Amino acid sequence: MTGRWDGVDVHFGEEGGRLTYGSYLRLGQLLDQQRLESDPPAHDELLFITIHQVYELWFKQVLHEMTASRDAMLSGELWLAQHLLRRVHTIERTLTQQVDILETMTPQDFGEFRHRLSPASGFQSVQFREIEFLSGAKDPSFVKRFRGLSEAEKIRIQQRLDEPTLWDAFLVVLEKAGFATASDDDLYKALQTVAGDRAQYGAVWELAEALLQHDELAAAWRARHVVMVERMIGTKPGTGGSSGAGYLRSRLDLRYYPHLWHLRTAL
Ligand code: HEM
Ligand SMILES: N[C@@H](CC(=O)c1ccccc1NC=O)C(=O)O
Repeated sequence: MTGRWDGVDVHFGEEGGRLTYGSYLRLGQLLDQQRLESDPPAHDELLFITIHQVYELWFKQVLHEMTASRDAMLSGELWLAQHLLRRVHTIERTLTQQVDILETMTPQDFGEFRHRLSPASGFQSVQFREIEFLSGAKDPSFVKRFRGLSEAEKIRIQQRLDEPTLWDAFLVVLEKAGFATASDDDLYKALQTVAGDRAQYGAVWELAEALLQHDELAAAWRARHVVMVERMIGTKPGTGGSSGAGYLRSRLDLRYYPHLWHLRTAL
C-alpha cells in the first residue's frame, strides 16, 4: 500500500523490508503451541490451554516488573519501585477477571478431557511459585514437590530462593530512611512512624501500600480460584494429587506481608 506523508511516498508495512507484524511477534510459533490431549478433540480444551498460556505470559511479565521493582528499592529509587508495582496490580486484576472466561466452561464439558490431564496441574507452575518466592513467601518444600522440571527451571527456582524478596528490599528502604528493623518491635515502630508522618515519609508509605495491594490481589486470586474449583470439580481430589478444594482452602490465609496487615489494627 502506498500513501503520502509530508510529501514523501510511504509504502505502509514495507519500511525496512523485513520486519512484519507476524515475524516481530513470532506468531508462527506462538499460535502453533495449542495441542489438545483429547482425541477426538473436546471443544473446550482449546479454551483451557489458551487461558493457561495467557496466565503464564502474564506471570513472565509480572516477574519482570517485580524483579525491577525489587532492584529499584535496593538502589533507593522509590518512585520507580511503586510505579512498577502498580503495573503488577493491574495485571493481577486482569488475571483474576480471566476466571470469568474459564467459568463459561461447564463441569460436564471439562469432564470430557479432565481425565487426560492427570498428573499435571497448576501445582507445577514454576512461574507461579517464583512469584510467591519473590514476593516473600519462600517455601522450599514446594521445590521438592515439583516433578519433571527442566534444568533451566531448576536453576530459576533455586535462584528465587537465594535472592532478596520484595520484603527484603523494603526492609533495606526502611533502614536507609534511618529505621532499625532487626526485631518485630523495631519494625512496628518504623511502620508506625512512617504511617504517622506521611509528609516526611510519603514515598515509603506509598511503597508499603503498594506491597499490601499486591498481597491483597494475590489473596483475591486464590479465593477466586478455589471457588471456581468447587464449581468445576466439587470436592473431588485434584489431578495434581492433592485433596483439591480442601488443599486450596488451606492456602487462603497466606499473606506475604503479615507485618503490614498487623499494623492496620494499630492505625
Ligand atoms: C477448571 C479450572 C481449574 C481447576 C478445576 C483447577 C483445579 C486445581 C486444583 C484441584 C489444584 C490443587 C492441585 C491438584 O491438582 O491437586 C489446583 C492448583 C493450582 N492451580 Fe488450578 N484449577 C483450574 C484452573 C487454573 C488456572 C486457570 C490457573 C492459572 C494458572 C490455575 C493455577 C493453579 C495453581 C498456580 C495451583 C497451585 C496453587 C497452590 O499451590 O497454592 N488453575 N488447581
Ligand atoms: N488440577 C485440576 C486440573 C487443572 O486445572 C490443570 C491441569 C493441568 C494443567 C493446569 C491445570 N490448572 C490448574 O490447576 C483438576 O484437578 O481438575
